[in-house]
Order: sequence, then structure tokens, then C-alpha cells
Amino acid sequence: MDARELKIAAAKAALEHVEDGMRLGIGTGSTADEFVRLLAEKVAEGFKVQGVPTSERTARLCVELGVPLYSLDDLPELDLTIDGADEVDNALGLIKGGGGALLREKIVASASARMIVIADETKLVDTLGRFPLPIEIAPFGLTATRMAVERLASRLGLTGEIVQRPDKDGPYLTDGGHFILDASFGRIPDAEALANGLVAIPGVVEHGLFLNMADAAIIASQSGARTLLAKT
Ligand SMILES: O=C[C@H](O)[C@H](O)[C@H](O)COP(=O)(O)O
Repeated sequence: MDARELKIAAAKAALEHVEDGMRLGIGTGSTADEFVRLLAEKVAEGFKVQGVPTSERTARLCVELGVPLYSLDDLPELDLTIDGADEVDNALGLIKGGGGALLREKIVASASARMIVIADETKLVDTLGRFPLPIEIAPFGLTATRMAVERLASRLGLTGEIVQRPDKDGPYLTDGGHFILDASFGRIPDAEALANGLVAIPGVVEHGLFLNMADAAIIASQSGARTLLAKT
């Protein structure tokens, strides 16, 4: 299986958890896109879901393929969210936000009774941090906020570059109009301390550490898709 086929395999396995009539959070990224494509096929066959997208990108794909969409204000309580991830550790801690959708993804996942992550095995890590951690920040006070993040990192013994994510014609802007800092820490031994420290910085809108949120991760590899369950 090539990289795309692995994503499709994970998405297909996730679709088995989607029941007729569900209120569904729909993630963002190339793996979530595969899920949307498979979901759209079922919808075309008469399967009913009410989808809440986690980004404008996902919303566009759903509209194009005919997946019925609602806002989170229409449906503030969801049955299930299916989403991709940039990294997954053994405790189902995640790094997300490589596609810039972390804020809406976290809000939607938090409003869901269950979250299932879909990924290929290259995303599995022992310790989070190989993938640069996206930190969404308010444009106002960018430098002060970045310095506060650097001070926090240094207190926690984290080293590595923290760079503002660029786009074609300037800084990258999220769907919410915020900037992103990508922090290349390499390894984050205490992700919880970092998460708590980041949310305490006023200019930080959200960060890409999703801890204790995923209930299961469906990991696709050459030998098939296997499900890892969160320890309760
Ligand atoms: O902001 C984007 C999301 O967190 C994605 O779920 C994550 O980046 C994984 O994307 P992909 O499935 O394309 O690797």
C-alpha cells in the first residue's frame, strides 16, 4: 500500500464506527479528506449523518461531495469526531495542527462524546515532539507572546527553534485569523506541563497538544488497520 492507500485503509476502518443518524465532527487534513470521500459515498446511498466540519477546507470538500453540514452552534453536542493527527503516542496523546486547523479541531473534539483518530503508522511515536508543535497565537503582541513561549520552553528544558509559519504571501493565517508558531522541540518529555504552561500565556489561543482527548486511534500499516484504545 502506498501512503494514500494507508490513509484510505484507516478512514475505511473508522467509517465502521459511524452509525446512521449520527452527529459527526469531521476532521481536517489529507487523512480526514479520505474519510470524507468514503462518507460521501455512503451518504449518496442514503446513509444519514449530520456533519460539523473542523475547517473551511473540510467544509468545502463536504459541500462538493454532498455531505450534509451544520455549524457547531446548530449541533453543540456531537456523537463522534473522526480526525487525523500529526503524531500519536502510546497513551493516545496527539500533536495536531500541521494543517492549521487545531483550534476548531479541539473545540469540535471537546464537544464530541467520542474521538477516533485515523493515521498511518509513520505517525506513531514513543514521545511526542518529533513533529513541530503548532501553537496558535493572536496577531496582537506576536513578539511578546513568542518570547513568553520561549521562556516557558526554557523553564521546561525544551530546546529547538520556534518559527512563525509562513504562507505564500505573508504569515500563515488560520480560519480564525490567527498566526501559528511551529516549535521544533524534538521531544516533549512532559507534554502536560507544556500544555498547561501554554494555555496560561494570554496571547496563546490554542496549541496542538491533544492530551486525554482521543478514545481510540486507528493505525494503518502494510498488515492492515489496527485499533489502539485509550487506557481508562
Ligand atoms: O490541522 C490539521 C490537522 O490537525 C490534521 O489532522 C493533521 O495535520 C494531520 O493531517 P494529515 O492527515 O494530512 O497528515
